[in-house]
Parts: sequence; structure tokens; C-alpha cells
Amino acid sequence: MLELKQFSKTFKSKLIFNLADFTCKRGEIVLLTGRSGIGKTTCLDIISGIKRYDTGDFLFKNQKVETQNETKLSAFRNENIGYILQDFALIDSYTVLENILLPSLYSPKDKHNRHDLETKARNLAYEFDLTEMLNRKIKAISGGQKQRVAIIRSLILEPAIILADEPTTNLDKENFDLVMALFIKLKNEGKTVVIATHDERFFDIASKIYEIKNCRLIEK
Ligand SMILES: Nc1ncnc2c1ncn2[C@@H]1O[C@H](COP(=O)(O)OP(=O)(O)OP(=O)(O)O)[C@@H](O)[C@H]1O
Repeated sequence: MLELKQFSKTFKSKLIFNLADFTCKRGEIVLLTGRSGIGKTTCLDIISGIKRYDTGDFLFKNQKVETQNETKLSAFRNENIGYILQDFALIDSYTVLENILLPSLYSPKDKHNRHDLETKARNLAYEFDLTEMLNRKIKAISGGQKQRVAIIRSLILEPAIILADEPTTNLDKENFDLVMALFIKLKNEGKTVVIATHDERFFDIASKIYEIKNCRLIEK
């Protein structure tokens, strides 16, 4: 479904990836592991189109993604990718509901019905025990609640691929179980979930585990 072929990435003079390969298929849970600072977030940023790679090929459904064209890349991202960022990237002065609905602002107006999206947001908030928080500003909720808001926001436009950067760091056991169940549900619906994590509890549900090592992705 998505392939990065022979991609390389350097920050200033630091080589992070060198002719590395990444593939994921529909209905897979793929883990990215490796020591801190090795390139897990960078890999997710490249898949999401937030960061450019230096050389390589990017294919989605066997079609080349035009990563040099910002407009086309943004359209690809909005349409197909949901990203749960490590620092959540929520807007503090907006409410929880406004944050959940943010991706729809960057999506074509005629594509999503605002009423339907709000209903979906409320249903997801209920599942994640955030109903009471919907009208609260982000600055007035806890770290674990922020993490759940970021997770819900990544799902609101029902993307085919969900990227999650250390999605369970702030979660207690109950919420961890919710997130685990969610990822399994997404996989069963034919979505692809790519998780950068050190959390070994994900190993059992993974279809594929990559370890980033020596600037490559090594399948374990
Ligand atoms: N914008 C940037 N400019 C320069 N170097 C960067 C930049 N972003 C990341 N790096 C470097 O690239 C390397 C990979 O970073 P990355 O955040 O991808 O690692 P990671 O495996 O996700 O780490 P962690 O597990 O600690 O989150 C690190 O050495 C980091 O310092």
C-alpha cells in the first residue's frame, strides 16, 4: 500500500537513513523500534510528508507520490494520513472539540459534512472518556487526556494510514487497553497503523517489526 524505496535522509552532516526501505500493506500494524535518537520520528515524518527525504521513491497504492510538490503532498497527507504526534501538536487556546475537528479545516469543504464530523467527534470522545472535556481548552486538561485527544483527532477523517509516535507514554493501564483495542479494530477494518514505540506490549499485535539500525530498517 505504501512504500519508501531506497530513501536517504541527512540532517546537516548527520546521516539518518541511507538507502533504506519501508513497506506497509493494508490491514497491517507495523512497528518502528530502535534506540532513542535513531530516526523513528524522522521516518514517520517522511511517511506523513511533513519532512522531505533527500533521495528515494515514495509510492502509495503503486502510484508515485509527488513529494516535491507541496500542494500535492498536502492533499495526499490530508486525504490518507492521520498522525498522532509525540508532542500531540494541539492548540492550547482551542477547545478539545475544536482540536479534534482541526483536520477538517485543511480538507476540501464539500468533502465532509460538519454535522457528521461533530457527531463522530462526540462518539469518539465518549469511547475515550472525554465527553466532559469537549468544551474545555487544551491547557486545562491532563497529559493523558491530551494524548487521547491527539488520537481521536488522527481518526476524524478516517484516513487509510494512521501513524503513531510513542502513543502510549502518558496512558494508564485502562487507556492503554483502549488504545490497543482501537489499533486492532483499525487493522481489522483494513487500515494500516504504523507505530514508533519502545513499548513491548505492542509486539504481540504487530504484523511486522522494523528495527532502525545502521541507517536502515531491518525487519525482525
Ligand atoms: N530538524 C532537525 N535538524 C537536525 N537534526 C535533527 C532534526 N530532527 C531530528 N534530528 C536528529 O535526527 C536524529 C533522529 O531523530 P528522531 O527524532 O527521528 O529520533 P527517534 O528515534 O524518534 O528518537 P526518540 O526515541 O528519542 O524520540 C537525532 O539524532 C536528532 O537529533
